[in-house]
Amino acid sequence: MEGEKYAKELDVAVRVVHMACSLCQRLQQGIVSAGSDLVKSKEDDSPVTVADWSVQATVSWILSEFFGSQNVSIIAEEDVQTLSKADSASLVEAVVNTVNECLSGAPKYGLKSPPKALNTSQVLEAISRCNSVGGPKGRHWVLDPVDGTLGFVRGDQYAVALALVEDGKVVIGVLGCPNYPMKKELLSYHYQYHETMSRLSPPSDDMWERGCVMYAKRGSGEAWMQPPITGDKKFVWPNSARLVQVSSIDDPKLATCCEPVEKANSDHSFTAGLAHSVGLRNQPLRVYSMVKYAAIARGDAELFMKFARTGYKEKIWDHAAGVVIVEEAGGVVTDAGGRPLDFSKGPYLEGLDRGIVVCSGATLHEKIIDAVYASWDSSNL
Ligand SMILES: Nc1ncnc2c1ncn2[C@@H]1O[C@H](COP(=O)(O)OS(=O)(=O)O)[C@@H](OP(=O)(O)O)[C@H]1O
Ligand SMILES: [Mg+2]
Ligand SMILES: [Mg+2]
Ligand SMILES: [Mg+2]
Repeated sequence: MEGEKYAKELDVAVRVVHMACSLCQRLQQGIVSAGSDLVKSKEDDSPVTVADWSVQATVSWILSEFFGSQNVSIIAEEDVQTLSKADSASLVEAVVNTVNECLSGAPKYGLKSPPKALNTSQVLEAISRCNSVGGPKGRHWVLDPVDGTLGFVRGDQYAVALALVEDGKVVIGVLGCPNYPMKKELLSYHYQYHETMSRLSPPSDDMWERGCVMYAKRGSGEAWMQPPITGDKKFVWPNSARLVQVSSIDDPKLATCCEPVEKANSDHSFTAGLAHSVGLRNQPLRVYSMVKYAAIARGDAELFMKFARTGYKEKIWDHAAGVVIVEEAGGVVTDAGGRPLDFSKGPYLEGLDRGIVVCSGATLHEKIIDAVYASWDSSNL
């Protein structure tokens, strides 16, 4: 039955992303306050933490158990390079403990725990198994265990992103956004909490009910959002899922544009010029991670633009889950030439024309693409 296609895959993906969000939420405060021991720098100087490796190991283990490790191909961001260094013993220990703690809670999410705790080599194997190269044929899971690691270590927004790509097309997307409340109005309360965090006692479970998990299946015309699982609650499908939709605003004067926080990740002056030329008036909303895609899918903003410096190759795990969720919620996602993103060429979005444009609707999208053509020659990219 066509309607049932990918039902099992979506079910497992949603459950494991909930599990991963809870793992990250438990670690984030400790990492923000204790800092450097649990945070490392990769060769490109970007941060990676115990949470990134632990989520990758957990998701890899659950998917491999559920579908059989022979049948599962996973492309994910992290590898075991840093963990294999001679001075990494305590880091590896922290990852192994975190993974086992998380997996022992699997039944709460309706998933199976391992019969006994995983040993170090099993955890490292689960991480390194996610080294598939993807491609145009077959099924490939695409995982960003923590997207916006910089936001995560700063106590701010981040996302857990899991997608399934089949024959080069994203067919399922799940985005866990542990600090992005179901109700947008609660967002400022969350920031006030972070600003004063050092002076406040640890938050209650209720306090952390301010994240969400979003998901969509290609072709369903529906995108959904659920509250996170907190306290003693168990995951019971559909876990209060509600439909989300993009904003109906198509007047640029009323639209809000999201963009990366880091200037190094997107040319802020180029996008400011574009925004100005199409008549946007609102201040850009700078937020870490794929929460930007979540914001568009939920109707909290109308536009997201990312123009990385020339030579930077966008990775598929930074976009796959967000793209299908935004599209099924009614939005449009293309490169700056107006073409869909190509998930069929391995770990990178090969052939991407300049940047990424995500819009709540076709009218706004057309204006932005026209403005890119008009302003590109005069830009300094
Ligand atoms: N130089 C450069 N240019 C463009 N993009 C880069 C660059 N460096 C990193 N990245 C990738 O961007 C991911 C974070 O993107 P964001 O849009 O969330 O940026 S920001 O954190 O808000 O500044 C981030 O994902 P994570 O590593 O998962 O955090 C990176 O994959
Ligand atoms: Mg990322
Ligand atoms: Mg990441
Ligand atoms: Mg990273």
